[in-house]
Amino acid sequence: MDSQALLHLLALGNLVLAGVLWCHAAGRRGRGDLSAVLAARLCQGGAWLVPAWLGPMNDIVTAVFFIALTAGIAFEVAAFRQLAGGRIASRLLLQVFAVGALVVALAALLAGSVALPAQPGVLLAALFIVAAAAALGRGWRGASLLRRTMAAVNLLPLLAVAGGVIIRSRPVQELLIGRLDWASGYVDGAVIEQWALVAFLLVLLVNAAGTLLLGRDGLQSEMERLQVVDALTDVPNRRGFYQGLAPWLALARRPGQPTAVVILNLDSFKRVNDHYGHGVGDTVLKAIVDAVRGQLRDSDLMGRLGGAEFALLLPRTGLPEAVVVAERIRQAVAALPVKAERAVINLTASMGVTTIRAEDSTVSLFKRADEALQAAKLRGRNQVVAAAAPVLPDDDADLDPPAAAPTTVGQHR
Ligand SMILES: Nc1nc2c(ncn2[C@@H]2O[C@H](COP(=O)(O)OP(=O)(O)OP(=O)(O)O)[C@@H](O)[C@H]2O)c(=O)[nH]1
Repeated sequence: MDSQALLHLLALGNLVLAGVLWCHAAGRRGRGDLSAVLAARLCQGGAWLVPAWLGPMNDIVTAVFFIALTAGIAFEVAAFRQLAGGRIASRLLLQVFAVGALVVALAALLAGSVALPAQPGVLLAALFIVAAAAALGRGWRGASLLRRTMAAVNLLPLLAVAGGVIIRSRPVQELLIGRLDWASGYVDGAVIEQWALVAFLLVLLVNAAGTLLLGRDGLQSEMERLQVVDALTDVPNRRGFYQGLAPWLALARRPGQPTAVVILNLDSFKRVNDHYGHGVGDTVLKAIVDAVRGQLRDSDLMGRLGGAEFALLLPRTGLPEAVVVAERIRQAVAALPVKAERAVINLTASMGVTTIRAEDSTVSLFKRADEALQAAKLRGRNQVVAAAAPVLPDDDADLDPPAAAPTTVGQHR
């Protein structure tokens, strides 16, 4: 296949893919996810059309080709970073692209030969190809085989172009003449150029299929994550918290260090929603979760049971220590001014504290913690209440006398 046919294929392939993506995105709400890929295909398709239609290029056309091609690869970098779970860093990409495009355009204006705009053009495109491969290879060890393969394939055009430059260099040509005549059919400059176009075609195919597969993988892992994580506050949801709690319930059947559980409920949270709207309510919830997490150890677990109710798991913590932690959290929440659009909101929290007992199920554990929480609410809110100690057999009664009712530990109005 000659170069002209390859150029047409590249242009057509990119534009057809852009059309398919556009049809897929039209009328869907999640179009934002596809817009970078769509822009990448459009720019690259447009870029390949230039040499395909115009044939031998002059300086200005060479510059337009490289700028459009690099813009396409830059959009691809953004799409790959998104797929690999990174931030898009669009400002940096834009700055590098703008400076590079300016240099290419200036070179085109000053050019006495096509080579002048082509040199910075190749460099700019090469820089973005490396950035695309790096975006795909992000977190190499943890990256899937598909992402690693895509990263390697994306470097192929660069290798082909670099190979062409090396082979056309005088020392290599001198070395080849007379010695490796059999290889001249393969290492001729025009042939290398064709290989570079074939490499771009390969990249187009691999990226088109790979992007769709990676997008599907990303969606699937996000759905799996949302089964156990609360989307608003990013802490485990009820299901996720129960999963984290399960091994500690099992461990409680063996003698050893105790594990505490705290249920925290924000006081009169409904009023925040009613006065300021759900958006502000959400902001308050997130700020309070951050504040509470700041008071916990790395080994502790916080989960959202629903609405304004949260649970804390404090491994290797007895009741008195858990009450101290809860009291510290109560004070931190009460002292936290949450800045919303129209107001600074101060909230308080009530908490019920207990430890896991050998005979506990999830139901009995939460029932006890919830009773302590309700006692805190009844006693005026903004309080920490510890659940009553277990009733011990008569022999042990004098060692640890049971409390008749939940014990108020902190009371602050
Ligand atoms: N903004 C926001 N509000 C929520 C969300 N989930 C539940 N809510 C609201 O949170 C409020 C929870 O109120 P409750 O815990 O029942 O009662 P409260 O007003 O906090 O009063 P007490 O618990 O008795 O102190 C309700 O108004 C829910 O509509 C959410 O994700 N975001």
